[in-house]
Amino acid sequence: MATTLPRLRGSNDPPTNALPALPMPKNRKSTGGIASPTRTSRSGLRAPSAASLHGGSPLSPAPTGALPIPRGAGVNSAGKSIRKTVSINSFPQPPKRTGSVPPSPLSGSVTPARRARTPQAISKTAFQSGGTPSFLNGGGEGKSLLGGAGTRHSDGLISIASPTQSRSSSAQDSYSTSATTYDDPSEMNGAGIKEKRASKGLDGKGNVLVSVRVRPDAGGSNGQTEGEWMVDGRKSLVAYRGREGGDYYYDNVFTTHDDNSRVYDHIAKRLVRRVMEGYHGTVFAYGMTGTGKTFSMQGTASSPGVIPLAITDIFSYIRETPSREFLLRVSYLEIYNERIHDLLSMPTANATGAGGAQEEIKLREDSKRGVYATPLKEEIVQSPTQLLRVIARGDQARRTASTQFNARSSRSHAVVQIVVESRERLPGGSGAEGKRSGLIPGGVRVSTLSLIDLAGSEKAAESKERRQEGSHINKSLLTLGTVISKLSEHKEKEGKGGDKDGKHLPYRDSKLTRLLQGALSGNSLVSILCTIQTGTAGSTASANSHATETLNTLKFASRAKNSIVSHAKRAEEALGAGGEGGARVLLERYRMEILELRQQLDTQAKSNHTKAEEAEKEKDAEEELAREKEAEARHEEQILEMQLARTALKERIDHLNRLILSSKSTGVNSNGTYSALGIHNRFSQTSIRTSFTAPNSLERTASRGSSASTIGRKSMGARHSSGEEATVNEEDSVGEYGDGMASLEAQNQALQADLADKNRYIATLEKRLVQARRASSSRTSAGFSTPNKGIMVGEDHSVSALIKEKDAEIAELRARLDDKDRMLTALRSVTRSRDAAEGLETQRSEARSSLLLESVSPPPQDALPDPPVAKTKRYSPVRKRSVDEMSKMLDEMIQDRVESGQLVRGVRGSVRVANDRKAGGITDLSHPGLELPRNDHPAGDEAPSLIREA
Ligand SMILES: Nc1ncnc2c1ncn2[C@@H]1O[C@H](COP(=O)(O)OP(=O)(O)OP(=O)(O)O)[C@@H](O)[C@H]1O
Repeated sequence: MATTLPRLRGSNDPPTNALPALPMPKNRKSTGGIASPTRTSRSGLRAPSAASLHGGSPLSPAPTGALPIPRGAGVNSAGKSIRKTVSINSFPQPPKRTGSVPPSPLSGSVTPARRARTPQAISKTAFQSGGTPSFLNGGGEGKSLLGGAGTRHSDGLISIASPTQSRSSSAQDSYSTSATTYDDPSEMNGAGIKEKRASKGLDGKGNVLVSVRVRPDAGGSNGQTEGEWMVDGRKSLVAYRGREGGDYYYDNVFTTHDDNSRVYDHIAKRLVRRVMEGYHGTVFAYGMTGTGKTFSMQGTASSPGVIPLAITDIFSYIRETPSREFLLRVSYLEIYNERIHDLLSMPTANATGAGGAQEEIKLREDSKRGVYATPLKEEIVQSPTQLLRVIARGDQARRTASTQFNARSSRSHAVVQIVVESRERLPGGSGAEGKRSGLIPGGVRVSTLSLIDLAGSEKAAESKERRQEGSHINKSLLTLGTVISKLSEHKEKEGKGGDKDGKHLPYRDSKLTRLLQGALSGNSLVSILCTIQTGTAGSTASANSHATETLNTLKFASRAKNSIVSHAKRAEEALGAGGEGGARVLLERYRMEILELRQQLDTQAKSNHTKAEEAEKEKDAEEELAREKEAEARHEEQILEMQLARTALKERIDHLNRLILSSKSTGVNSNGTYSALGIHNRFSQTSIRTSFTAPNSLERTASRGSSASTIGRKSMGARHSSGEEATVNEEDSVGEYGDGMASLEAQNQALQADLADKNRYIATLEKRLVQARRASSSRTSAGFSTPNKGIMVGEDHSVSALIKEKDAEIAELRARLDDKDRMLTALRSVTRSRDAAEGLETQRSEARSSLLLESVSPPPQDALPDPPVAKTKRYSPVRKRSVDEMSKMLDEMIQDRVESGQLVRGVRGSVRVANDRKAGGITDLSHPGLELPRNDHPAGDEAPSLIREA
């Protein structure tokens, strides 16, 4: 099929220019079949004979005899000239409008302005508007389309500015092409026509307009009289004085001087308005090839035709109707060789000019939509410029070729369909509120404006391709004529117009009639423009041929006028999107979509809200978790502290136990009966008592080392009573030399070890205390830094209690250290005293020895007896005395301290550091009264190191 449907359009893409060029008649590319008109043989084609021209031509399918002549119409030859019976005034009346909108010209009342307009003036106007139509000067009629908004390009094309403006009326011309203000052009049809208006409009005939336009002859005749032809625009009359001649009256007859604007105003303007109001409307141009169908429908840049002017008025109407909102979609198809092609989705032409394959478009019928082509691309348009661009694109894709009578002949029937959807806006507003709520009152009204440029009938053609095209064209036009004839027959029989179901009419015989079924059967307002050419501009044969064709066209027009009965009604408003018809209503579909989207938005907003709440909850839960973790950490800290405290207490217990053992090991002899400290009973007692100020400790020590304590006392008693045994026993525990020095040193060492232990313990406690304080402070700061979280008063209280307890413990231990220090001091003093005593004894021995060497006389009685060697280790009385002295000194010293309040004597004779002294901390150890002067210490004395450790 592609090979038989050559495409010579360069591209189907939309124009890239800023503004589209108005369609130019015959600016389409040739199909390439025939490059130039051929006037040679027509053999092989069905050439209409005289008989066929009379009644059997493609345009006059029925023989003359068989052709029913409607009542009221006539042919001049038989005194039955075809009479115009209806006028455009019968179109449905527009709704009454207030304000600036003038009364409807269809109301029948004639305004003074109209009365003042004379046929002569109109004729003059028509004449002035003919000739060379000028887009800018409007032919002096003030009918310039676009009011100068168009821009003429160097190539002669014009760009139409958007928004399109309505054409304005002028002083000379009382009719206006404005979408809202217009006079009735049909008044210009003359008084004879007016007389007939009274009888029409009731049977629906008024919904059908048939007009004839005479194309100017190439020879330049004025078109008023051309041989046997007489055209009277004022009377809407075409008269032929030749064979089968007669007077043909129509709704409108346009002379060669009438321009496109005037033609549009009279044949389509009102119809377009009705379409905007909800009626279906069809305008089609019918006529022999080259007579001006395309010129009338498309026009030129300087003289736009019906299609661009209709587009102008559509948008003007929309602009001037704020009470409704509109949606426009457009499709463009052609019927070529009985196949339908979508001109808006034509595949890109390949190099050979042949178009690519396109999905076959079929005609379907729907109760709501009627007959429609599918699948067909529809484009939604929002401006006249956009709509013109779309149509210009379709025009470029349309097939044309050169024929005998037209260098750029349309080889297909082209159908532009503009679907108008409209819906009432909310009263008193822009509809914004309604749009927001999605509740628009009323339904959507859908109407269709079909603008059809039929292919021209052609008798014969040389090329096979042209002949094939012509055959299809003629066949479809013949079918159209047949349908119209049968419509007339049917009407005659049934007494009513049309065969709405089409059962008895051959609509299906051609795609064209099938597509026009709705319009022909009365569902639509119809306006038919038949184009003729009266001038011969050639040979007599040519003139005869023309006359025949023209007569056929006139007869077709007459039959159409008398056969087609329209019962067009305003389209029902579709509510909802149910059914195919409803689903096609884009306004409704969009409204539903908007509603749906709005619901989605709401749902999203809700879900966002829920998400936010969930996030909030999650955050709360996280915070709660963090708080719990914090509390857990605190709890762990507390447990740790407790463990530390427990460990500290355990260590203390161990330490105390060790102390006890240490006392045993140092103070108890091998058989466990004597304490080394028992030797210095007083010191021992004191030391024991002062070492363990806590009664428990003392008692415990006493109980565990009962032998030591009791032995201590016992040894003291024994020393005084029996002495010897005690002395022997004492020697076991007084050191290796049995002089008591070892015992003192051992005690010293043991005490120092104890001191070291205690210092370590204190250090441990202090370390833990620091840790506990740190933890406490961090917790407190955390407690303060976290608002509304509260401070763990109970916990802090327990910690502070623990700290206090530890402080007290430390203080106590320090007090014990003090005691130990004092013990050490005392022991050292004792050591020094002993050393001093031993020095004295040595001197005495030496003196005695010298005496013995000088005289072997017995030693004097007052002299001290020499102690036996074995007894050299015994305590001498001097030593004993010195120890006693030292003990006495120590007691005195302690007594001094007690008196001065530095020490407190216990019930059982023990002493301890006064509380205020304890609180003084370790520095109190350096009290002059208790501190051992360093210079007095022998080398290796531990006292300074003890102070340092402390
Ligand atoms: N009323 C008119 N005034 C001036 N020129 C006209 C008029 N009518 C037609 N023409 C010119 O006549 C030529 C043929 O017109 P047009 O192509 O419109 O005829 P047609 O009926 O469409 O032919 P076809 O059926 O072959 O397509 C064009 O060049 C066009 O400009």
